[in-house]
Amino acid sequence: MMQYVIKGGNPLVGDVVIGGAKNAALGILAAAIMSDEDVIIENLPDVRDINVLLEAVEGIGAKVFHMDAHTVRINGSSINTIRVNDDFIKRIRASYYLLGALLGKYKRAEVSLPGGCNIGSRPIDQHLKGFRGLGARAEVDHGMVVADAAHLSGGHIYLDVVSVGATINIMLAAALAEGNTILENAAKEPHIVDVANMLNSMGANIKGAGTDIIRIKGVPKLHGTTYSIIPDQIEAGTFMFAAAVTKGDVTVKNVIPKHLEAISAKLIEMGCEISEFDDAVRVVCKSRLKYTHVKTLPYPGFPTDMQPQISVALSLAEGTSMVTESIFENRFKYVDELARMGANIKVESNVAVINGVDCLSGADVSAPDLRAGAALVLAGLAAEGHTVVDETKYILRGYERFDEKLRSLGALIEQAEDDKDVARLKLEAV
Ligand SMILES: CC(=O)N[C@H]1[C@@H](OP(=O)(O)OP(=O)(O)OC[C@H]2O[C@@H](n3ccc(=O)[nH]c3=O)[C@H](O)[C@@H]2O)O[C@H](CO)[C@@H](O)[C@@H]1O
Ligand SMILES: C=C(OP(=O)(O)O)C(=O)O
Repeated sequence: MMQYVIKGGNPLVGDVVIGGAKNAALGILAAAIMSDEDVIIENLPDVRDINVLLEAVEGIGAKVFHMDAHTVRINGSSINTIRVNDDFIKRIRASYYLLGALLGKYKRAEVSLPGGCNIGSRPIDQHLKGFRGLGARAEVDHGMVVADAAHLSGGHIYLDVVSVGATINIMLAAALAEGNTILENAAKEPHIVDVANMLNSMGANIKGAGTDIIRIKGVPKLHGTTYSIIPDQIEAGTFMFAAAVTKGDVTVKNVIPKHLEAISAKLIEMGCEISEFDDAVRVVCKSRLKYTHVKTLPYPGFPTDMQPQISVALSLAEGTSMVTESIFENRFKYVDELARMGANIKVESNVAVINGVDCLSGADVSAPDLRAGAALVLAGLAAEGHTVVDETKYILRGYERFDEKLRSLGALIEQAEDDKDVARLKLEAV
């Protein structure tokens, strides 16, 4: 089992370049199969979830040509089935985007229920409500989600919960429905805007993405395009917090600073200096972090996907902080692992009360999910001595060359294949 061996204590210093946004890329890949012409996608992150979705897209007959590590050409004209049911696709969340894409294009889709990180109950009722609002039948049958429509027509859909996935899925299907769709209480995340921009570049007519009312005028078909994915807000935020917990000085490059405002605001409250450039953000942190309170919220609020990373930073901050997780009920699973490193955190329902400690000490910990895994790596970088993080497969779902990028900033982190390797790396003082 792959593990990271980390020797903490080095301040991270230097520049790091951020890749394309995983959660935008997943919606964009699904959108790409809706055309029968070539779609070229640039700035695609080379991470596991993307590769699983690309394989699924190939599995239903679409042609995928890797032009380089971060560029693919997709052609959906050769799709020969609307049924997606393989073991890997079940494990990722974004498999559900194939529902909206296939339903829009072929008026029928059968996709196994999605997986993704085990961070809460994660229902898909709002996706189904949206498809029904477009005149489709949408049911769950023996672990498969089946959606079909003799005729897909525009509708007026109000989401009961602000859902990123449902917003993107409804945009995908409605792009090729007949007539106008109004989607109210839509999510406003940067990746919603990116998927809408990509669909529009294929000839769709979507207005209002980034606000809570999205208007979609259905078009008969979508054409080819070349589209470059926005930078990953969460990868960027993770490196910003890596700088903060190690008292470092890191310039995070190839970002959209506006997308990072909620993260930057918290780092400033915690005593870091932030400088914004056109497409970069510099984080300098010289003294001990200060406490703050955080509540995760849909965009433009503080992202739930950054909650574990800020909690690690607050576990080292002066004073008592409160972190409220309002999106996913099961996103504090890393707290027990962090306690092994000396953190003082008590979780009551959806609130973590964090009493900052002077230092963390290295320990063997296990990544329970993607962002919690990345957060435990940050804890290891800040801790005294060695930390071993196992279950790194979760981290690879969403971070490309995570250890390599950290090493380029001066972190002492290596991948170990097995326990013998861990022992060797510890002796070599990583
Ligand atoms: C692949 C992807 O992009 N994943 C992101 C996406 O997940 P995902 O799309 O699954 O998250 P949603 O925005 O849909 O979920 C938000 C909230 O709505 C609830 N809900 C959602 C759908 C539904 O039909 N019914 C319902 O009740 C969820 O349980 C959750 O409490 O947005 C989350 C919130 O920013 C991020 O943490 C994930 O990284
Ligand atoms: C929770 C995440 O992903 P997913 O929704 O795919 O599980 C994430 O990207 O942090």
